[in-house]
Amino acid sequence: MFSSPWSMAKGMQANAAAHAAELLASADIGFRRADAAVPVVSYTTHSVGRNALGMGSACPFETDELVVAAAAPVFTQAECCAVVDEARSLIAEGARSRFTMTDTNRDVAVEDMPKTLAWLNNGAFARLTSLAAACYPGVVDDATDLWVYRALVINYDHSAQLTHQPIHRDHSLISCVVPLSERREYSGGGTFIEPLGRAIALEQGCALLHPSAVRHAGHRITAGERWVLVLFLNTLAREVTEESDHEIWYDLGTRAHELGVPEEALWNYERAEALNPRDSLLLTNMGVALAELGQPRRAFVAYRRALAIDPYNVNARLSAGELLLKARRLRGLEVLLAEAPVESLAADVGLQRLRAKLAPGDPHCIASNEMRIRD
Ligand SMILES: O=C(O)CCC(=O)C(=O)O
Ligand SMILES: [Fe+2]
Repeated sequence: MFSSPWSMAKGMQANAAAHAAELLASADIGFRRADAAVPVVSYTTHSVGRNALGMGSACPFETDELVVAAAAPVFTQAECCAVVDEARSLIAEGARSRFTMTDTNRDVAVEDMPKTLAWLNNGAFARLTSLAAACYPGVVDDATDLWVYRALVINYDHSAQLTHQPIHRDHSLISCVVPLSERREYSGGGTFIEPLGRAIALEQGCALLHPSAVRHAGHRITAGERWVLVLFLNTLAREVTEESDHEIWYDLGTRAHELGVPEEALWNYERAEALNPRDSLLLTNMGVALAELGQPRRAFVAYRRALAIDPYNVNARLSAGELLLKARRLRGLEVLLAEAPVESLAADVGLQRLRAKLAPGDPHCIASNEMRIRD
């Protein structure tokens, strides 16, 4: 049955909303995107055919060389052991992720592993995202675009009959599996890739990347213990180019703002910002909402960011100036006004009024409450 265009549009909006919320949730639970790309290790690829993904015309992958195996370790032995040590002690204390529902292995969420999380955020993640950007150029524009939807450390333990993971697809764009155990610590194992009809078992620290939509499994181990780090990755690129998704949140934000509900406005603005952090007007509105919510410092930062993107943004300059005036930071106000492009200062009475307050002996040092919302 075909859906009507109306319900299709609604569905797309709901998707965009869910996607933006997941991106925020990723940052909330502690994952950071890579700061910059780093050099990548050599790798080999395996062809699986895009039709195996079941993504139809929405498939963003442009070649069939979609399963990628690093030919050298991305993580050192010491790094792998440190991750296993942290996971092992947490699992011994009873920690379990709430993410997978299978009882054929044990796992712990990386967000519950402070040392591993910090290690990933401080450069280890960039090694994986740089590899992904090199392997999937049509999908990942830049190593800094990838974000972690979820990450787990998984333990397969033959003596406890925790030997495998059934065939499945993951709920992300690209999945990344890094064996943390040495190859000699277990028999069998590896990641079974259904369209290849076989499992790929890499050496310790070597990453295996594949589209999350490829059907795959944690292949059965027949002896020993196998630990892996699994990351489910999505990319920003789609959101940033989908200007309409950003506009949806922006419009919902301004509507709430005009109705006098700044908390809700800010909630929506933050979602718009997650999709496009370089919208000067949006940042100004965020500043206004923050100021209304009694957070002048954060408001000031938002105005400053808005001005860094667009120095001609008069509302941002005026609102920032009013905050400075209220806090009696007249030197700061002077700098702010001195930085204004001459034309914008000449054309705006509000800015001129602010400048007049800097005049020596001016008794009026009380800011106006006027803050402008752009619709
Ligand atoms: O153990 C593996 O190699 C695969 C793990 C996996 O597919 C998953 O955790 O989603
Ligand atoms: Fe998986």
